[in-house]
Amino acid sequence: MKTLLFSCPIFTTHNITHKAPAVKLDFSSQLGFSCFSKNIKTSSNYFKLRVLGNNFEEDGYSTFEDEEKDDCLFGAEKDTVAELQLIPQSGDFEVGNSHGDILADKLEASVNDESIEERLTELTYNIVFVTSEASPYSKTGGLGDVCGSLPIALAARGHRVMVVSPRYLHGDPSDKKFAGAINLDCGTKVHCFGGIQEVDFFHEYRAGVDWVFVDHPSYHRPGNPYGDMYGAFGDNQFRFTLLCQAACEAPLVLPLGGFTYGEKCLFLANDWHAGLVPVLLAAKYRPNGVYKDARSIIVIHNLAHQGVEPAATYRNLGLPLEWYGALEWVFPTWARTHALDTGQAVNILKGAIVTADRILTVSQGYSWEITTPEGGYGLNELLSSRKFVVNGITNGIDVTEWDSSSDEHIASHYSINDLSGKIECKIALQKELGLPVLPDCPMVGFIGRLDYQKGIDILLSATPDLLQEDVQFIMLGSGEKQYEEWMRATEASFSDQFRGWVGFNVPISHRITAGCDILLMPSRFEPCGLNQLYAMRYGTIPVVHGTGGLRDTVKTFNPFSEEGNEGTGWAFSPLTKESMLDALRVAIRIYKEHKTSWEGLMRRGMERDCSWDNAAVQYEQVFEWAFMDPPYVT
Ligand SMILES: Nc1ncnc2c1ncn2[C@@H]1O[C@H](COP(=O)(O)OP(=O)(O)O[C@H]2O[C@H](CO)[C@@H](O)[C@H](O)[C@H]2O)[C@@H](O)[C@H]1O
Repeated sequence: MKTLLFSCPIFTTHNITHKAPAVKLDFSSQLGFSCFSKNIKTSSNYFKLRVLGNNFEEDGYSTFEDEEKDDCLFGAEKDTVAELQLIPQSGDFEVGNSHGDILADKLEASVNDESIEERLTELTYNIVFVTSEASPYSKTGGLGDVCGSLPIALAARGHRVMVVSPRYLHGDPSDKKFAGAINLDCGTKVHCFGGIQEVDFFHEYRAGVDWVFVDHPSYHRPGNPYGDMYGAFGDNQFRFTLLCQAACEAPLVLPLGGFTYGEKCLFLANDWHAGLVPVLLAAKYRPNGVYKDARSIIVIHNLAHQGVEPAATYRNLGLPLEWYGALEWVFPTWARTHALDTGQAVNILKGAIVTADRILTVSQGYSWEITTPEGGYGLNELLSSRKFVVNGITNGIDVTEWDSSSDEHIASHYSINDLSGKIECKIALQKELGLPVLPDCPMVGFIGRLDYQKGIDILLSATPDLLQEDVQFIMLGSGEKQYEEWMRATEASFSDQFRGWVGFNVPISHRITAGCDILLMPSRFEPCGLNQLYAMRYGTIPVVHGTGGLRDTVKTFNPFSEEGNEGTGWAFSPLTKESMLDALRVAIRIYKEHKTSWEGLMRRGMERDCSWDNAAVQYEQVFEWAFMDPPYVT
């Protein structure tokens, strides 16, 4: 059985594997096409795909049968999929065992019905995640969630996966999370910041993944991974340079399970903290003949944070001087602080975008937004220039941690087959927070960082109006002091309706997600967003600003749709107090007056497949593309 890899300049695709006699193409997928199989082997074969005509089937799938033909036509009347050809090159086409009947069955099934086993890839990689946080060891937000669960999903699919992150010790009970990690006695020395820095590596093998923790005294201090009550740490550039330098050494020096990962590995560098990894491969290792077969992908979870520091700090990074241009960043005049400020800086995320083999974001919508002036944070033109290697893959979630039928944090368990426990969760939450116990009162929740990104200013201005309604409103979050103070003051003024929990508390976040009826996310921008996914899985209806990943994942409820009721929540736009309140009022009214519709909303959300399995298949496709091309910077 051969793999028929699909490469196309216009589309991003999944694997297309040819199991005779037909291939399924899914035009409804966000990625354009998605086809599946487990019969995958590497090959340099390419298919071209031509889509002509208008015999596109109503259910969104089109098939073709071509075994003998080398030019297969099938069609869909869809602007964007014209004039591609699917043509196996001679000698490259091979039909395996007779799977025709299986495939015929599959044609009836939807993408989500494919069993994981059938999608397991035979192409496996040595994958090295580099990240500043990985749950449960460290987490301040969604990055920790993703880097704590995607590696496990990829390992379960047969890849060898290592996650490299710092060994933070805060001198509090959270330090226990690292108790299972042992010192490998394989410390290494890295050259940066004007000297030799010694780091140690700790290791824990858990859930099929090598969790590697870089140890250095600069990771041992109170606070969180990035700062403390006085603000961000002043030496974060140093701390994350160490992380990147150490992560580049890890596959070469750590004999995990007896063997190193070796040079042919794939680095997944997450956000700016890991952004030096692709730069180091290009500037330090490859010129010395190391990592010539490795590839790197920069995964952008949030473009707003880029790791920008004064230009003079470039010398500290351990990079050759001639590579300065890769990180060079000049602030526009209006952003300079004084008349003599030349705006010269280094931007680590920019360096990663310039040198990585591929660029990934955490939703399709966001992958487009970052190429626009509004969403590009100054990097839009650079990202546009590399748009052929930019893809967006919507995050999955850890469906074991977030499972209302077994969640250890919530008062009562429930599932799509028996929703009765949800009201128990609501009552328990009202009791826990000292709110009047009113099972029928719609309860709105918010969980997240209290900052500009999350639209907290809109929320703040709308709250007095919202509390005119018969609702209870609960907020959990920490961040800017002014908003924390506002939460406390609002709780004092509306003690029967409002609770503001200041802090970071995972068990409470589960209880709010389970107990509330509505989850509010007025994010100004949202690369993906995880809370709306958790909410839907818990039968809690998201009301979100239609941006980025929120727009991709929340479908606005339409009671008048031709197919009958559809939608999983409300995605309002524009981001104004008025449009948010309108959406909330509609949601509250449906909750109170149309119980059947509300239950339909709950069920559709709970039925959504938001596991990592779908996303992992898409990641694998991007991995294949990364290795199909030579390194971007050799
Ligand atoms: N006070 C608190 N107590 C307990 N838990 C709290 C909390 N505040 C937040 N959380 C938790 O932190 C996570 C936040 O994840 P998000 O994806 O919503 O946002 P974040 O902006 O951090 O992530 C960035 O990266 C992720 C991952 O790619 C993208 O989804 C997102 O759009 C992007 O901004 C959730 O698990 C949430 O429950």
